[in-house]
Amino acid sequence: METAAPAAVIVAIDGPSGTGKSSTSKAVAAQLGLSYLDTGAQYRAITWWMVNNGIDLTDPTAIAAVAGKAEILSGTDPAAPTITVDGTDVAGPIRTGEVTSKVSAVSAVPEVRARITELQRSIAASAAADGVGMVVEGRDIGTTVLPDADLKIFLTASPEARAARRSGELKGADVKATQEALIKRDAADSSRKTSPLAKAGDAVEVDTTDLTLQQVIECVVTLVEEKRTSK
Ligand SMILES: Nc1ncnc2c1ncn2[C@@H]1O[C@H](COP(=O)(O)OP(=O)(O)OP(=O)(O)O)[C@@H](O)[C@H]1O
Ligand SMILES: Nc1ccn([C@H]2C[C@H](O)[C@@H](COP(=O)(O)O)O2)c(=O)n1
Repeated sequence: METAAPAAVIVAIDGPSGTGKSSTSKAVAAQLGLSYLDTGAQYRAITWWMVNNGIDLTDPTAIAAVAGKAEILSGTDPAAPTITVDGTDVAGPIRTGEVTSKVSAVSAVPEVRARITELQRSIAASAAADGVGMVVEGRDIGTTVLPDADLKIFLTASPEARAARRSGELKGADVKATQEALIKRDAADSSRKTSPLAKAGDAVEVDTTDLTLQQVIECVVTLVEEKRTSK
């Protein structure tokens, strides 16, 4: 007798910066054979394009006017996620301090969000239609982009833990300055009018402050497997 393939499952993982969304999402997707979408990388990519094209990022009208210009493509293999803008690999350039400090201003503009949200929904719909399923991580996935996701997870961690993780990653960066920058970005992302960073009412909250990355991954894998079994 043939065993039925597991049903496609769509998982939304949201939370503030440095809570472990990317690391957890990639590992869970790889372990369970799902695709993976980093929606922050898409907002970073459009911000990179705007910086490169000299757009005035203090002017929301100027940002809105060019929101549809760049072609952004996301590769969704969790072992080797990719991001290109008009055919150029921007995986490195989108992680610079300049893009990080400007991405909240760009991603707050409703025309940018409408355009990127449409792109995200179509990528997730393809993964579901192919029977593969996907882990989608960001800030507004459970609330706005995919409100019907099978499972929603909201990761949190203390600002101290998040800053220590980021400083470790940035090799020797000042922890206090890193924490201030992170709090500032979260405040901007949480207070914008259009689909702010927020926990969906039906999301499972996981506080990762005192958990190792491996423990968080195991926790999320268990939640996804339970959801798959009950589908
Ligand atoms: N539970 C954990 N314990 C220790 N370190 C962790 C944990 N989770 C993630 N990290 C580390 O913290 C850093 C930030 O993690 P990650 O990039 O996954 O966070 P994020 O929520 O996606 O951040 P951002 O939204 O800013 O992209 C990485 O170096 C990662 O290895
Ligand atoms: N769904 C999303 C994902 C990301 N953003 C914005 C806000 C973040 O500060 C920025 C970069 O995200 P990161 O790469 O740090 O995860 O992109 C958003 O508004 N909505």
